[in-house]
Amino acid sequence: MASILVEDVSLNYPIYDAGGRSLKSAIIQTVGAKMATNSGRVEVEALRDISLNLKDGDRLGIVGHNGAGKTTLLRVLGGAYEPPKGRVLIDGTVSSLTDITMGMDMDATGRENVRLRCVFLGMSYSEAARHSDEIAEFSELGSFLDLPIRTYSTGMLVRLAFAASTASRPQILIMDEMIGAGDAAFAEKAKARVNEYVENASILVLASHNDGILRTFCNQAILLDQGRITFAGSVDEVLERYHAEKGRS
Ligand SMILES: Nc1ncnc2c1ncn2[C@@H]1O[C@H](COP(=O)(O)OP(=O)(O)OP(=O)(O)O)[C@@H](O)[C@H]1O
Repeated sequence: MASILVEDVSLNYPIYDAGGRSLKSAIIQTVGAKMATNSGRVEVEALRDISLNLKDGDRLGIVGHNGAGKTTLLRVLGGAYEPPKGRVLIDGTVSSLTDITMGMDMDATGRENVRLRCVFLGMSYSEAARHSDEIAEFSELGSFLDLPIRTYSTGMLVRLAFAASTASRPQILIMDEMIGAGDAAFAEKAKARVNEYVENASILVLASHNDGILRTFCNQAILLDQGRITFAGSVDEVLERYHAEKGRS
């Protein structure tokens, strides 16, 4: 049984060089979040009083305009950010498909990075070794796998990171928009792998600007605005509210 419990989570980003009034007002005008000051330091309020309770079978879509806090919430759920306020209790293995190239070692080879990534995703060394052949084959990088990844093009790096990041079978899957991984043929293959990956997960949390993707994969949704959950309901209800509000702004 997998579960996610989020209670009253708030998270601010400090802006260390926002001393000047002009920068402060520029930020206020451009970000989709509220600003705060803490001991004289400017902060962006990325998440405010977020609570969620997800169980097996829940497939949550996160909807919101640019800067609403979607990626920040995914990073909190994926464990990349520890929220300074509130708590997050996660039961089950988690895999995050956001920031898939994060933590890769540019001087290590493709093969070495595959093993590193597998261990980073929670596999033991023997499991990582078992998966690495399949990942290498899926990436179609051939002899490049034995070269340091600093020699790769961006597309090659994404292929490798995608193949490695989707090799495990997590109970909880945290994702943003589908990853555009390489050329058309590889993108088709990647799409099929993502579908299988999503189907196997007990809980999915997916942030997307794409209505079709949200309708296909999710069975409930929340609307984020300036870091707060302003509405929760079925995917159709949340999308209707989101588009109505967008039309008014
Ligand atoms: N490292 C950072 N430092 C300061 N502010 C940040 C940082 N990362 C994000 N923010 C701010 O936090 C707020 C939430 O950002 P976040 O990336 O979570 O939004 P989002 O909903 O994912 O946006 P998008 O749809 O554009 O990807 C925004 O106002 C953004 O400007």
